Amino acid sequence: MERQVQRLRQAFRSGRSRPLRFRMQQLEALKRMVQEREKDILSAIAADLSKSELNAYSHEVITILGEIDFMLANLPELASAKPAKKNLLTMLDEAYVQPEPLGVVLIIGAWNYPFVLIMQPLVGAIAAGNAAIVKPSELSENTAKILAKLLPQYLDQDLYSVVNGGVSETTELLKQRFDHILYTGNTAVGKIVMEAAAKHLTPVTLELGGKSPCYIDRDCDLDIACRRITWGKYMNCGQTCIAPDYVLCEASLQDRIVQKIKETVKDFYGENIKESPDYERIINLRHFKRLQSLLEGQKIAFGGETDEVTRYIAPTILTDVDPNSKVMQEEIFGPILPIVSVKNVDEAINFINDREKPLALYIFSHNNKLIKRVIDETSSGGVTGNDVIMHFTVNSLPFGGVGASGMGAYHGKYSFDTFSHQRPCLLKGLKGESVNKLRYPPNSQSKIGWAKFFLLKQFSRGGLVMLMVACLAVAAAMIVKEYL
Ligand SMILES: NC(=O)c1ccc[n+]([C@@H]2O[C@H](COP(=O)([O-])OP(=O)(O)OC[C@H]3O[C@@H](n4cnc5c(N)ncnc54)[C@H](O)[C@@H]3O)[C@@H](O)[C@H]2O)c1
Ligand SMILES: CCCCCCCCCCCCC/C=C/C=O
Repeated sequence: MERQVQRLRQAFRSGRSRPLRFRMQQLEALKRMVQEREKDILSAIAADLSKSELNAYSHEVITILGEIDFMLANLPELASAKPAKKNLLTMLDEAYVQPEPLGVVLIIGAWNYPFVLIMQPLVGAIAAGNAAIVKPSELSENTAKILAKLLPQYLDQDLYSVVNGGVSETTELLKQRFDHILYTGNTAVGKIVMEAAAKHLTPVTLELGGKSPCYIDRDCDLDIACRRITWGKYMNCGQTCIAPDYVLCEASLQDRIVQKIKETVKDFYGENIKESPDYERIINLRHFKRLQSLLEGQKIAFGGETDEVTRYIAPTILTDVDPNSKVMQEEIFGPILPIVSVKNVDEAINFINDREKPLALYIFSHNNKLIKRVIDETSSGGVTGNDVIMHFTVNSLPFGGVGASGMGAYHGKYSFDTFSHQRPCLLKGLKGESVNKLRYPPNSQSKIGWAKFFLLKQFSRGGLVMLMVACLAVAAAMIVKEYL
């Protein structure tokens, strides 16, 4: 591992990853890889998640193509030096912020969207001019293999490499020094990553999880709400970081919600859900049994069927759920939707604030003021109003968690910024030495006065012109007074 990281560091030191042209070439190569090897990529994702290739495309591949196109279109601007506002003391100098790559970065992905969770950060790392090691999840082994096979065929092998493996390999990797680590996975391991990174003072982006609440107001379009919740909850068999984890609503709505979700499930997946190509399976037996245990003692209003052989769990709704029951104590990360009753939005807000900050928060209501109030009075990684999940697809929105659901963010410009150092640069002229005496010893009260004048005022160029005109006017007035 150490040699591999050193090799990348030497390649980074060569400066080869910095020129814009090189970065664009690498991104274009990545796009070519996704297009030319689409079939292999889709079949790997499909095999890992018992997913149709159509869903593999719409859940993962399309996002990556969009991200690469965004970077190709915006990289010159993102990477350009940004002129900075100056104070009076530096008004004649050049001040700007220069984005620069961090160095060698580590990207650790999770199994549930195995392609997008490696590739989307990698696009940002390349765009920002870094070298990168990616470590896909061992649980999505087919995607891990295809990434290890394809990435070296398309990308510069000295600057970008794939390390496959599980806990031991990742633990070895985390002993190395990186210039940034972007980790996607569960909160417990997020703490391990952060602890390891701290030893090298390495900044981290932690894309973690949590229980994302979904508040359904009594004044909402319940048909649309239930259709969108059904889509986001049962997509990828509920194994989505920002899936609505549980519903909060007034008790009077509960039965109608169950009925409408039930109808939508039939509409989406047909009479025999098991046969639907659009309904996936649970990733492994451990998660299957964990989810089965969440059903124990619960009132199953819909679904609940399971098949261990195929790791099938039906789209399931639990009603009258006790907030202290097991299903409400951990991220569900499966096709089980508990409904917890609250008296009103005030109680919903308190319920949310009494728990860890979630990765996402959803509110369904006709009342925009209520939606904005819930947003203002709670906290979460992100929010979608009157829908679920879709904030993930808008790459002008930073995607990340807060508190226990994570730190930092990426997507689009935010990926570029995550993998860049925003370097402040001031290029001083050699004139104005007389003014510099104000900062040289010996200090004095008078110099303090001038320093306040020069430093506490922020002048735009226009403001400075007005100041100079004012000074000239004062000087002219003094001259006129002198000679009249
Ligand atoms: N915020 C996001 O963008 C996002 C996206 C997907 C998943 N998630 C969250 O991830 C979780 C599901 O993923 P998971 O954790 O089951 O995925 P996982 O089991 O694939 O683990 C994630 C990564 O961590 C590594 N890992 C696991 N245990 C480790 C250890 N002890 N030491 C070092 N590395 C270790 C794995 O090799 C893998 O690469 C959920 O909480 C979900 O909400 C978050
Ligand atoms: C017109 C069809 C548009 C389909 C858009 C679907 C996009 C779904 C993307 C879901 C990505 C979820 C990523 C999850 C991360 C955490 O697990």
